[in-house]
Amino acid sequence: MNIALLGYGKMGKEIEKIALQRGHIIVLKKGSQDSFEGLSKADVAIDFSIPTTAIENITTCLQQNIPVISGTTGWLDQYEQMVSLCYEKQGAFLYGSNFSVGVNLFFELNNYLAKMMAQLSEYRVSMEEIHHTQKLDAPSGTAISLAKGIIEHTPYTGWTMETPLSDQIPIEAKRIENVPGTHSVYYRSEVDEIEIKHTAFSRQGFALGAVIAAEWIEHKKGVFSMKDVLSIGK
Ligand SMILES: NC(=O)C1=CN([C@@H]2O[C@H](COP(=O)(O)OP(=O)(O)OC[C@H]3O[C@@H](n4cnc5c(N)ncnc54)[C@H](OP(=O)(O)O)[C@@H]3O)[C@@H](O)[C@H]2O)C=CC1
Ligand SMILES: O=C(O)C1=N[C@H](C(=O)O)C[C@H](O)C1
Repeated sequence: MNIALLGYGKMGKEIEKIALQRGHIIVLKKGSQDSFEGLSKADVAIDFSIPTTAIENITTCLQQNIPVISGTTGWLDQYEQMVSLCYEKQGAFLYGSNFSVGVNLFFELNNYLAKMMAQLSEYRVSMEEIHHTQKLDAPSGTAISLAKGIIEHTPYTGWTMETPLSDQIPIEAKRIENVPGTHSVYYRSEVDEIEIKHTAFSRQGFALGAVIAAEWIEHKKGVFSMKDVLSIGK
């Protein structure tokens, strides 16, 4: 399969390694100074760039009828626009805040726990995410996905990084050198605390998941998520 890498930073380079190991060909490695030359040869494009660029990358792919997966975080206020464009162009588009198999299992665990905690008003939820110091967005896309899972299944109505109202989930974002990504969800009462936690040891899991998603989407049409790729929770 011919793959275009839109974004050739920490993730782009990790994805390249795994894609080559799995027998794929990289036809474009696009950084901020590069054009889209080569994109037309791609069977699939993988966007891991920066929040302000993801929209341009996804739009260009959909307009050229190239299936596109995006792992870039921090641009989700425009997600619905990309979904509409995908349907209009009858293309293929998949966004994932986190492509690792472990985190996608963790999303399901988070939903299951939230359902159990929904009626237990003596417990208050909070979240923490820790990432490397180069990360541009906060909270992480994964933390936002976890918060959405909790909101869907409990009386909480939103999340905040400030002092929370009673129906808001507080999220603390810490930035520590070289941390690939750690997410914790806590339910605390007067007498005890339940904690679930996912720790990435490297970027390898994110990159492998992205290549698996690219292989999966190649001949499909529609808007998808990692749940479709991994058939988790279905
Ligand atoms: N969903 C997931 O599983 C994961 C998501 N992420 C997300 O992926 C994104 C990238 O992360 P990471 O690789 O660590 O970041 P990096 O900062 O290492 O890389 C970002 C890359 O984007 C490039 N870029 C900037 N502008 C453009 C442009 N106009 N067109 C194409 N590329 C451009 C930069 O190019 P240049 O070098 O020229 O400046 C750079 O190579 C982030 O949003 C991060 O949150 C990260 C890990 C996992
Ligand atoms: O920027 C990162 O590095 C990561 N970003 C994603 C996010 O925002 O959730 C996924 C992962 O945690 C690493």
